[in-house]
Amino acid sequence: MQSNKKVLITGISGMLGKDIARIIKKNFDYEIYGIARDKPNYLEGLKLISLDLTNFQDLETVLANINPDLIINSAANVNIKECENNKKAAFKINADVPKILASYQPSKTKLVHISTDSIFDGDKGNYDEAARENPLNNYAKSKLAGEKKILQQNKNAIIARTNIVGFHIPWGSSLVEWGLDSLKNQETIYGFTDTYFNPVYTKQLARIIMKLVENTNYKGRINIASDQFISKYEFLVKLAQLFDYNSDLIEPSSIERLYTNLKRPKNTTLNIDKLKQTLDVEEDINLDLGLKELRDDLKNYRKED
Ligand SMILES: NC(=O)C1=CN([C@@H]2O[C@H](COP(=O)(O)OP(=O)(O)OC[C@H]3O[C@@H](n4cnc5c(N)ncnc54)[C@H](OP(=O)(O)O)[C@@H]3O)[C@@H](O)[C@H]2O)C=CC1
Ligand SMILES: Cc1cn([C@H]2C[C@H](O)[C@@H](COP(=O)(O)OP(=O)(O)O[C@H]3O[C@@H](C)C(=O)[C@@H](O)[C@H]3O)O2)c(=O)[nH]c1=O
Repeated sequence: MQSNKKVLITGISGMLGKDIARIIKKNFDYEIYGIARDKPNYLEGLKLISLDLTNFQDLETVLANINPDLIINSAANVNIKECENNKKAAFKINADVPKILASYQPSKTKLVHISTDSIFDGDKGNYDEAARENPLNNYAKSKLAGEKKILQQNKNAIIARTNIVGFHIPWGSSLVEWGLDSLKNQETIYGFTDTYFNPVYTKQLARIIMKLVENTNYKGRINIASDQFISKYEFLVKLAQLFDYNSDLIEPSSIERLYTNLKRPKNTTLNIDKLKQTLDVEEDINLDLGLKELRDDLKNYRKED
């Protein structure tokens, strides 16, 4: 049977976009449209649009043609070095594209924009939705600009601030992918003991976003992260234990050992009280459950490979 509602997911080929599509296909009744420049083929029934989002006119045409009930903007340039080297390009995809998406607003259309914990300087941590932002690098500056442009255009949009862990299809180079590859190859790696976050597995985030959209009228910024504030060193040790790799390969280290010209925030932990007050999300904010799900998904993916 044809679904009545349509969702348009940007960044459909990305680490998060693929899981948003999978969760919606599994649990919700939407026709799923996805935009990316590459054409991923991991999900049957997906309607793919090959488009560079920074071609604004084409994007506006696509929006008008599809007329989605829900837009989830998961596209971004997350490469911190690239964003430093080409500020203009970073702002185009991370700030101007969100503005175009936000200006498409028939009354039925909901918009969810994915943002990041990187918009904070990381001096204090435990940031709530009202905390003062102070982005340290161009990636973070462009993401904060994206948030602002969205809210200027569309007061009903949801801005999901998060820090995700997951993997790509095909395999990529996220923190988890880098960590697992290094450990598998028995390489010694530095684990940052002075950098803190509370990451959430991409599928957990996807489920929380859909609960917010389907069960609430939430508007504005919301932190969506897990219940554990941990250092990146502790996270890598957890990963090694979960996958039975030798955690002695992870050498405790300060982030300055790798990044001498420090432009990365140290403690970007997000306060999730508001999320807990808004929804029942106990399982989806549980990092250990999320990592077990990630491990199982990875096993299945490798079987399929
Ligand atoms: N990864 C992380 O650690 C974190 C990510 N986030 C946020 O989560 C969101 C998803 O990130 P993640 O899934 O990791 O990112 P990925 O790099 O895995 O995916 C990014 C997606 O954006 C698409 N994209 C980029 N530029 C363009 C463009 N010009 N036109 C069309 N599509 C484009 C890519 O498609 P293609 O290249 O195929 O065109 C890809 O599908 C982002 O908003 C990011 O800021 C927040 C916190 C942490
Ligand atoms: C965490 C860590 C990373 N590294 C190296 C390898 C790793 O791929 C690289 C970058 O690490 P991270 O991915 O943690 O750092 P970073 O790129 O700063 O991660 C950020 O990404 C962007 C997209 C976001 O939005 C943020 O939320 C944030 O998670 O640094 C280490 O050598 N040791 C470590 O303990």
